[in-house]
Amino acid sequence: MADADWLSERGRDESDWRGMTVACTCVGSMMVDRELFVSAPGKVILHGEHAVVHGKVALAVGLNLRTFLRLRPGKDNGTVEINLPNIGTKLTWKISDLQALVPSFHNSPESKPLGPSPEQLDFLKTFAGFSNGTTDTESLAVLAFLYLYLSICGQALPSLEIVVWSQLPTGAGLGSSAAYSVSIAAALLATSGKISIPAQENIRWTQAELTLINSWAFQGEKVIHGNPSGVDNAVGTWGGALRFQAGEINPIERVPVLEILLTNTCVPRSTKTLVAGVKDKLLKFPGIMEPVLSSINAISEECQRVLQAGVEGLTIEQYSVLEELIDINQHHLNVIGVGHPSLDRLCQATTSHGLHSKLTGAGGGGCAITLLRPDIEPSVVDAVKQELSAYGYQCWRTSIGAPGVSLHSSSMLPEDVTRSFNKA
Ligand SMILES: Nc1ncnc2c1ncn2[C@@H]1O[C@H](COP(=O)(O)OP(=O)(O)O)[C@@H](O)[C@H]1O
Ligand SMILES: C[C@@](O)(CCOP(=O)(O)O)CC(=O)O
Ligand SMILES: [Mg+2]
Repeated sequence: MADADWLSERGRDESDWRGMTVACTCVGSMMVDRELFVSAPGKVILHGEHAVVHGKVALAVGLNLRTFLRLRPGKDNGTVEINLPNIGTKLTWKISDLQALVPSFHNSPESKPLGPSPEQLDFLKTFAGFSNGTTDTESLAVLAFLYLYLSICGQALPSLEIVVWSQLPTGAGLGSSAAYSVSIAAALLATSGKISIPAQENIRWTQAELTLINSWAFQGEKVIHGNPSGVDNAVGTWGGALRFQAGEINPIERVPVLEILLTNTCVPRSTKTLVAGVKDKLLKFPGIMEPVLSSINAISEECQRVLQAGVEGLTIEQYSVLEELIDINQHHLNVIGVGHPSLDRLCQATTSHGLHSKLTGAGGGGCAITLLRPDIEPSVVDAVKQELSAYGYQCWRTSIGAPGVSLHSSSMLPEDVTRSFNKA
């Protein structure tokens, strides 16, 4: 896990992550002839995971761990290369071979992004040499890339070299799939002239451009998740804190500073499988499961109310309510079948120190959040961390809220990112 310190600082310093008024310099041509660096944040779901897939409210915030993408024009002008060092994948295709796929993918420039059809996915699997029912890390990442590349750039396939490297653990509940899809969508839209390339690092894309990035990233999430709600790609695009329900994205403009302990149980799991499991349960026991999802909805509503009432600083009573909501939701998430013994152990360990935790993201292992009150003794946090590390878990203290998708200049990239790009 990368050290998140630089980003915690950056997240705190960037007071503009909620304001998105921008002025951009547009590129006239269809292709850029220079490097582009794009990044998108991971996310933490405070409340509403899984329920949000079924139309309930989720509250989610950007995380100070990001996925970075470097795009360069291809060396020989005849190939596309995707290099994914986190998962040890590096693949190259000839543009002439990819060109044959274009008629099955390309949308007209005016049309809205469309989701991948089963036929298109089968087509891509055959092209990339993946077997049909495959759901492994590499094939999902490669299929999502190819889907976005062919759909966005279909008019004139550019020769490119792309490296994507992330500070996020993949498949741990922190929205790495969405950060991956958002950064690829933004880079491909920019390089094909469908959105501008802001002239300076501190200038953001317009709302219309962010909306386009988000809707393409959602299609990438569909390739990876099957049936995503869209909350993760919305946070990856806009950052900050969002209330999300049935595709409606409402930024929460002011949120009190919240400190959390983020813990990765390092138990691998697949969002796609867990989401499908909840759907099966809901179909099997609608009368039992629907009230649980409604209760999770009410938890999200109550949490939002408390956060907005405590914008200037949460009171002790408000912290107590937030802690109770965390406990109730963790029980609900167990009921809908997305708990795991590793998460039970984590909750027991933090409870024994008076702290409250819940899983975040799809569950089944992966990550959990533990709320830290501002007056907590550092010795308590150290003791909890020590206990969790003894289980083989990784934990780090961070604050929530981070900027959404961003363009960078090479000189402004953090050291760990530059190092990883140079090695790739
Ligand atoms: N940096 C990355 N490099 C390659 N693939 C990635 C990267 N980040 C995410 N992915 C893709 O996203 C998948 C993980 O998505 P998911 O199961 O939704 O977990 P989460 O979004 O919680 O990390 C991986 O299996 C992989 O296909
Ligand atoms: C379980 C869910 O609510 C969140 C999944 O997040 P992640 O992929 O585990 O980071 C699914 C979704 O909203 O699409
Ligand atoms: Mg995901």
